[in-house]
Amino acid sequence: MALHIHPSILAADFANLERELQRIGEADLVHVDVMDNHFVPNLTLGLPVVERLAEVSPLPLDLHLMIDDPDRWAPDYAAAGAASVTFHAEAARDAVATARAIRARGVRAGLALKPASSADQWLPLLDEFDLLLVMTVEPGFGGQEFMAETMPKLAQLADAAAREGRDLRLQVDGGISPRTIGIAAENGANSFVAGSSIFGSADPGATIRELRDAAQRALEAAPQR
Ligand SMILES: O=C(CO)[C@H](O)[C@H](O)COP(=O)(O)O
Ligand SMILES: [Fe+2]
Repeated sequence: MALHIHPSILAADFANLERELQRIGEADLVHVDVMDNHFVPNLTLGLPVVERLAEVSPLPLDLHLMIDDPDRWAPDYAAAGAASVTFHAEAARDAVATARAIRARGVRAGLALKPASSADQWLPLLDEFDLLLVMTVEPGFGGQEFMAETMPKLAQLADAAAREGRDLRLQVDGGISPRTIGIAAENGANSFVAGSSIFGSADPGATIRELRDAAQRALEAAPQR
């Protein structure tokens, strides 16, 4: 699986999103954090903004839904023009049915786990998802410190995917920088979300290259799964 870098527009200038998208052309997808002020104590943007972003973005959209009742809303986000829709296991009533509804719209389905959530119950169900997101901070805000204690869960998912020969996207989100990305790559991540480290950089393109190189170096130095 190739490594993918996803700048999070949570750290972008919300008054100039179209212009901000032009600064990250070297990335693979753009990560869009949808927060409802219920599942997390923060509010960002919703369907109408996602629909417009899908129209103007040169990069495919990777949606991260931090909302209550994803069973109700995720299919609408999938229909809004995203490449992938990830919702939280802690918020879903029927995660498998929700993933199937996303896939039925031709969109990749992702399942996100908060730092304290176990992956155990999902290991037999990996086939139902295209992406597993291991949150490396408490969801809700950008600019937080990377939580290395989430790495055993990431490695557990990576080992399970390797045993099954699954080409699963394993994403990390929160506190990813040139300093921390290697640890995540060693533990099996292949999809990296970074907000403040990319949009806070004077040269986002150079930071994207730096992140990609650091992840690649760590992956090459790590033992094969
Ligand atoms: O989902 C998120 C927060 O809940 C964001 O995607 C994440 O925080 C990215 O920001 P940073 O790289 O600054 O930590
Ligand atoms: Fe996110």
